[in-house]
Amino acid sequence: MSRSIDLAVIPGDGIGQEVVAQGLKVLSAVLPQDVKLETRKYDLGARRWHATGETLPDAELESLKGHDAILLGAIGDPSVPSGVLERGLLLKLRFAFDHFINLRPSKLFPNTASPLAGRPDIDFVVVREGTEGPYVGNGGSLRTGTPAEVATEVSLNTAYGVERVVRDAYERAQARPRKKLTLVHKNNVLVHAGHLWKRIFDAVGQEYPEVTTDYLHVDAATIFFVTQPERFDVIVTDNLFGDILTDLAAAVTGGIGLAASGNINPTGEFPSMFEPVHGSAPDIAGQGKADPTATVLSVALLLRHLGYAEEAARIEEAVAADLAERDGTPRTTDAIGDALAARVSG
Ligand SMILES: NC(=O)C1=CN([C@@H]2O[C@H](COP(=O)(O)OP(=O)(O)OC[C@H]3O[C@@H](n4cnc5c(N)ncnc54)[C@H](O)[C@@H]3O)[C@@H](O)[C@H]2O)C=CC1
Ligand SMILES: CC(C)CC(=O)C(=O)O
Ligand SMILES: [Mg+2]
Repeated sequence: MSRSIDLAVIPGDGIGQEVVAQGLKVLSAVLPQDVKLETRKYDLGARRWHATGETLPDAELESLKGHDAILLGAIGDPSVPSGVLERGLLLKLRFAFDHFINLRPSKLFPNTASPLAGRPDIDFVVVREGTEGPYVGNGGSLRTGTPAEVATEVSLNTAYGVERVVRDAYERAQARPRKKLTLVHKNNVLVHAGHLWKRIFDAVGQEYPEVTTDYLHVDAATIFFVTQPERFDVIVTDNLFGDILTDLAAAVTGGIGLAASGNINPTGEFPSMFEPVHGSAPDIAGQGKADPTATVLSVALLLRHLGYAEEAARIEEAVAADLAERDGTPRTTDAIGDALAARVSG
């Protein structure tokens, strides 16, 4: 039986364009001959906004729905007012396609420039809620631009939304050897949202007696990300805390250029979207300096999501082997992509 992948590609802005090219290179190299890969590129991001004023028109949103998955580079550019593309394109996609699981694995690969190099194996996954929290746009400002301005950004937390992400995190913890799940929030201060999360976390936990649980306030969690990251297995947390913690996780496990993510709609109703954790990095864009490894590892998550576990593992092995040989000599984005493509095909 012939197989096929119908992939939407949104390179986006800045280094997004550069790293997605490498992700596609490795994807083409790893797929067996009998898998037909079809890609359609969507011109969305700063260039499009400047040309037409559009961020994500309905027709394109509708068309994106029809693909098996989406590969995204990064969104955001200094030439566009902050938030226009991040909210109007990136978050619009995550919300419209109900990407309530924002999956961000963190692993300390050997030989990476980590402040934790030489420590026991660090291998944890952050399950970040992706459709609620303070990112929903539930706010506004009064007397904008005056000394009397008042601004709000109210975090939205529904029992439905919290339960589904917590349940997913328990399932993931149950399936891993250590079977440990940590809830991270700030329920000593955010007593409304925080207690909702804790109550649901405890109630759902009754159904998973094999999973060991603990709770950390987010400020304390940042300490342990640096001093004792091996204590973590699966972490579940809200949209904002998860965003911040996963940049920190990337920094302590080898760098932001290695951190992959998946915006997952587990029901399959909508396509899931895979992207590096990092942004468009305007400070290095166009210079061939961006590390495409995060995007390549996001392609591995994409393949595993679509049922290509063997190919996903080949990519992860290729990345581990490539990292093991790095000696600090700078390599271009293209050179890293070429090396990974060669490893997965040979
Ligand atoms: N998912 C997305 O599309 C995201 C978009 N953004 C947007 O990206 C823009 C820039 O945001 P920043 O806060 O600067 O975060 P950023 O992640 O783009 O960059 C932070 C730092 O990490 C470095 N970096 C990032 N990716 C790298 C890579 N692959 N290889 C080597 N170095 C890398 C950058 O050079 C920079 O010094 C903003 O418009 C922001 O809103 C930020 C985060 C995620
Ligand atoms: C730009 C934000 C909306 C996204 C972000 O920083 C992230 O998902 O890590
Ligand atoms: Mg982020």
